Amino acid sequence: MKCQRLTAALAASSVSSASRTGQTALLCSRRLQSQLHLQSQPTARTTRRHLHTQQPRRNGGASNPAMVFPCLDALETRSATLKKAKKEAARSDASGPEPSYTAGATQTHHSSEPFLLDWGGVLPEFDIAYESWGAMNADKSNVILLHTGLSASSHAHSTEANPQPGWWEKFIGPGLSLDTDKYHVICTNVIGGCYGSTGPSSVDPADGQLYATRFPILTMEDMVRAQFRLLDGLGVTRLYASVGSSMGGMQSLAAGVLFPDRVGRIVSISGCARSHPYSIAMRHTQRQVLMMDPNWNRGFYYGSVPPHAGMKLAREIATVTYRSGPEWEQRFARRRADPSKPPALCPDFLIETYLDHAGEKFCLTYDPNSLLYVSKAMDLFDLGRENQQVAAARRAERQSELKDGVAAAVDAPSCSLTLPDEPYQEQEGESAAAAAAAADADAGNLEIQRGAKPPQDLIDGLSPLRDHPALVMGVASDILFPAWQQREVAEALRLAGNRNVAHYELSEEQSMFGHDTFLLDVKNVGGALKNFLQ
Ligand SMILES: N[C@@H](CCO)C(=O)O
Repeated sequence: MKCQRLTAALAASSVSSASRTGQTALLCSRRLQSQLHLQSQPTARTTRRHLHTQQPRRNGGASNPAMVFPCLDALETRSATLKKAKKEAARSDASGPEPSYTAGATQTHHSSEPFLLDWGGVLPEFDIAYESWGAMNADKSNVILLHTGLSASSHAHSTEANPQPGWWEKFIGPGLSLDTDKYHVICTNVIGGCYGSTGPSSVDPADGQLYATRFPILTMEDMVRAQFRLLDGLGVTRLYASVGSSMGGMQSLAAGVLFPDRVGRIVSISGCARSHPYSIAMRHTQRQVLMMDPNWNRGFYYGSVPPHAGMKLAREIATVTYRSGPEWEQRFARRRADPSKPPALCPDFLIETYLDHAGEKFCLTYDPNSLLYVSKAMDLFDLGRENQQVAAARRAERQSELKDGVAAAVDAPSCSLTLPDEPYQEQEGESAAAAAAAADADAGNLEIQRGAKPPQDLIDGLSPLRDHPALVMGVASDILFPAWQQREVAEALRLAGNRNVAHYELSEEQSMFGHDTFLLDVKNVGGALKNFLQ
């Protein structure tokens, strides 16, 4: 089941219509809740429960009435609605596969050669979904590969087949940053994703069942190798440029490191060369929240109610990391949705209704297992030389194990991590040590701010890019991929011998949109990109 199938389930409920209206978060949230209550037809049991939860409980001698929780009621109603929609779908097509919904029309490259992944897993075959804009020239030398952020599909720009605006609609086109008068721009959905490329919601050809969490662990490098299989299929031997933001900024660097002879230029916007602990921590919390949703069912939720509540909360956490405090100060300040009402434990402040809305929009449009795999791949990202060498050795070993054929893949190493016998213990003096370490780290970050040397391991790891013109951009208000990470990339490239590195950092005055600036700032981000590519 693809993520679009979740959307179809949603379409059967009233949620999607509410989410698609583009109204304010508050209106959407309220309309959503009222629609859910008015239009859904819960069973007698859920009706009873709702009557019970909707009314303040006036339990005899209590001093005050119990709170009501319309936000939780809405989640319960959605579960009931989805369950009902699934049952109806099952009745109408009890034996056939679920219909294939897509984010729109995409092209698909099918690779029938087995695909070995960095951590030992194998895909016996895979699809990669892609879209493209602008004409490819005769010698195929004008191709730009555009890499996506975590949750985007290949639909970066509208196409004839899918006129919906894409996620970089204003950056791609004749005369724009990615100038389609000059370049042929290709964007793919990553493997592990859910917009047409093979991922956990795809069928494992070995047994005809959906992969779910039998899908192997992925890396950024795996995603990039899959993209180059597509380029092979298209006969593109060398890219004019590899361009990406956020996770795409990671991939853009990885493409150059893995295939230095096949990439002309590198653009990495709000990306990094290795994930740092804060970003790993933020993605960890999203995964944990999602996995704690009982509907996640260890990944085997396809065909039943998806873990929409966990997804919603995960997206709310993610949204906190994508934007910035200054933006919200200006946009929402301390305003409440309805100051005439008493405070509520459900969304109440405008910022809460905004997060609620962000969660609503996402929770049934993206496959939860894809979120787990793709975000884990981001955590694992490290272009340091040591990590590259260890990965290469592991691949070589696995390759030789697999010489006997793909069937051996079932013996692929699987995770045997156990929790430590003892819970994490704080050591005596740890606070002092931590403070000292933090001071050292701060000093290290300050050094990077001052242009001092990044770790030698990273300089060595990026050395395959020493001859590639590179554009590295960061945003001061980004808390997820902070600006010091792009400084680190730019400096490591220079120290690796690259004399053609352009580094820009947008100040808080230039952009307060945090990490998501790359999606919004056509003038600064798009302008620098256009200049660089000319
Ligand atoms: N908002 C972006 C940021 C991460 O790239 C996304 O969800 O993909």
